[in-house]
Amino acid sequence: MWPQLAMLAVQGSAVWAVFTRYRRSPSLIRMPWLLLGLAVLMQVLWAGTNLLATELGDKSGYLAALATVLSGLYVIPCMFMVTRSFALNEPRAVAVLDLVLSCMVAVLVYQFFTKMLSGPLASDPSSIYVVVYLADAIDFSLAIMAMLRLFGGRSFRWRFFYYAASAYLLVNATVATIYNRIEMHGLPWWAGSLIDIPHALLVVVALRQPPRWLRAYRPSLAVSQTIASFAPILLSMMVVMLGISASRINFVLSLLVGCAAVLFYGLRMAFIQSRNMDRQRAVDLSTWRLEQQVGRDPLTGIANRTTLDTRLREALEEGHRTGSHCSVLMVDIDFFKQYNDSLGHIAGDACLIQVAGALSRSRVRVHDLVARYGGEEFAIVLVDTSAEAAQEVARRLIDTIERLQIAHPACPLGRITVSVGIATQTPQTPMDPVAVLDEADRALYRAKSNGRNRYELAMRTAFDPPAVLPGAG
Ligand SMILES: Nc1nc2c(ncn2[C@@H]2O[C@H](COP(=O)(O)OP(=O)(O)OP(=O)(O)O)[C@@H](O)[C@H]2O)c(=O)[nH]1
Repeated sequence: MWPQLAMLAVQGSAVWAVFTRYRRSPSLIRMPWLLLGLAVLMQVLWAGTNLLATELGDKSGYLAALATVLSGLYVIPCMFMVTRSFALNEPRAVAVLDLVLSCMVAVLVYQFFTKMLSGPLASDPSSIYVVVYLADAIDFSLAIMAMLRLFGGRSFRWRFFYYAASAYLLVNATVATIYNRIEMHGLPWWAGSLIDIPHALLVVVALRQPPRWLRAYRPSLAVSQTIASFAPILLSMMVVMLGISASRINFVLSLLVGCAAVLFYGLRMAFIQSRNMDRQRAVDLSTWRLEQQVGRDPLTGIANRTTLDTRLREALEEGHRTGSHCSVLMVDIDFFKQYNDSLGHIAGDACLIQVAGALSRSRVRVHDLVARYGGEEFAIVLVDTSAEAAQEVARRLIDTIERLQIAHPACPLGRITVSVGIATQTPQTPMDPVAVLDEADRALYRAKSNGRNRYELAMRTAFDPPAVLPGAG
């Protein structure tokens, strides 16, 4: 009895060491330590139940059954901690599916062990070998998965956890393999102390400073993300593997769990994909909003100089490619300095907003662009528009602004008016944006000199042969 009590004490220390590490860890990494603690606790309870069964003489077989249940329960936290991706943004449903799959592993292990070790199959001498091999396969699979996670740990704390878990699981698997082989031929007196080794090791690993190589080792982001995304499939694989192993015992159950494993994995991916799509949509929307803000003038809300430069270049290139005209109107509020001086800058801002709104509303087509060029000056890009059509637009704009009836005490007309300069790129005279704006600006200057509240064509545009209008000739 004393060796068993000593074993329980060592196992109890391992539980204590793991929970100590759990308390010291930041909240993000606590979950896996808790799972490891629960797994070791199951081992303690399993060993304690076995001890009780030996001491009390378990005639009813309840304690033996409880020990088998506990060995099955041990698998749940183990599977959970080595196969979860522990991603922060993972949907809750995914954690539920993983838990259900881990429970399925435990149920299958329990079913398999009880069926093989009791009832008609128990009399078959090969049954014990099958059980032992399956137990070894499960133990080593857990250890290998933990090692895989160790090499994909995204931060030092995660690597440290998987380092402790893989050390424990690997030594546990090795010890269990040796122990089970010895047990088949009768246990020598020292065999019990083998079981202490993984737990004693866990106490040391969990409480001591981690080795230096663990700090030095840093996997790339791609490696750690790939391993974290890959790990969950191992859970489904384990269920399928156990299902195949149990197919001789219960074919229908094996088939069902195999299908469930594949289905659950598919569902899991669907949940994650849907969450990612939601996030992508949100990112796209905020990018679009940001782009809108960057390209907008904060006072008037219409396009700013940046947008104008881009769109004007595109419109001129498009016009050159398709052999169509492209016109630019430069619109400037008359005597705006006097307006500001007499009514103040706040009234000036309100006037700019009103004029910008009126220009935007009266633009010809959706492809056209109204932008604030700077100060009280606006630029309008009219795609596929000849000089004649641009003059018509200019006439209409001047009329529209006049009809706004914005009172201007320091202006001869008594209300706000605008002057317009027009420049046009024809198919015969391709121009760059700077040249078009410069020509439109010169034309605007002439409109101002010739009395304001009017438009003028750029010299080059005026002397170009008139474009053939539809229906003309
Ligand atoms: N309120 C306000 N005023 C502005 C803004 N941007 C430029 N201005 C003013 O617009 C005025 C432009 O004056 P000028 O360039 O002399 O032109 P103008 O008085 O309109 O004279 P003409 O163009 O020759 O008819 C200046 O007084 C600027 O301070 C703005 O965002 N808000």
